[in-house]
Amino acid sequence: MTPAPTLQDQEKQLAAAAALRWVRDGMLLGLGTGSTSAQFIIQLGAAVQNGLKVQGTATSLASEALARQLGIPLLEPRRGLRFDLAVDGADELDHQLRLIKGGGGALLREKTLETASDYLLVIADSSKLVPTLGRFPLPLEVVPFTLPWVLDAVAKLGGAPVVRPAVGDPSTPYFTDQRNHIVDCHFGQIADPEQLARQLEQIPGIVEHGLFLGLAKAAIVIQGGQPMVLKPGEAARPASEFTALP
Ligand SMILES: O=C[C@H](O)[C@H](O)[C@H](O)COP(=O)(O)O
Repeated sequence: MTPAPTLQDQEKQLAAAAALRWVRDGMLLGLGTGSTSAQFIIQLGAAVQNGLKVQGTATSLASEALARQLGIPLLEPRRGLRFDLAVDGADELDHQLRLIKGGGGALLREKTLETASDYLLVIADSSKLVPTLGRFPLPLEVVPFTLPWVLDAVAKLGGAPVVRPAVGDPSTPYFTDQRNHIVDCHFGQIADPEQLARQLEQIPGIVEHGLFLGLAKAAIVIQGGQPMVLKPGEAARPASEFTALP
């Protein structure tokens, strides 16, 4: 028997449905990764079955498999490919729409496609919005050979690094879609995400970090049971007030 959806599942479905209202025929889409993005891909798949004409590229092998199974036309990476819209979840977001991502290990492909998108729309349940980033451990994607030195360097920055174990097997490390490892860092509250990002970008072996800064144009976050649109520096407004991308 399928378990009944939790309140959090329902919020994810609601945020995904609100995002889908702004998808138009002809759009090229970046498809995110994680449980919230999966809700969006499932609803997008249903819309495609009903005649919506879009194409997309997925940010992980898991999302690609889901999109393919639902009949969403997929585009291979190629030079010059840009997306009208990327829709993705986040592990945390603050009111400036700075994000922590990578809880599902997909940060590298996510940051790549979302940097190549004209518009990144974040979709999130109510638990994801925080006053200050850092409660969620910050993921880093790390080349396996470089791991010991990356751990030393991150420890020096105060990040209390932990190599992520494989799902269901704590004795082996997790591997990303690129066959790299993930290091989860515990910095505590991140007072200056931009400065931390610059410091991490100096460490050889870190392929990408999970701080997504200045990328998200808007977020749909469920607040009081309603999808609300957040934009940096603006008061939250009900998603129903917008007829197109906010
Ligand atoms: O690597 C995974 C991604 O960054 C996800 O977008 C993030 O972990 C949020 O996932 P979920 O929607 O399952 O909370």
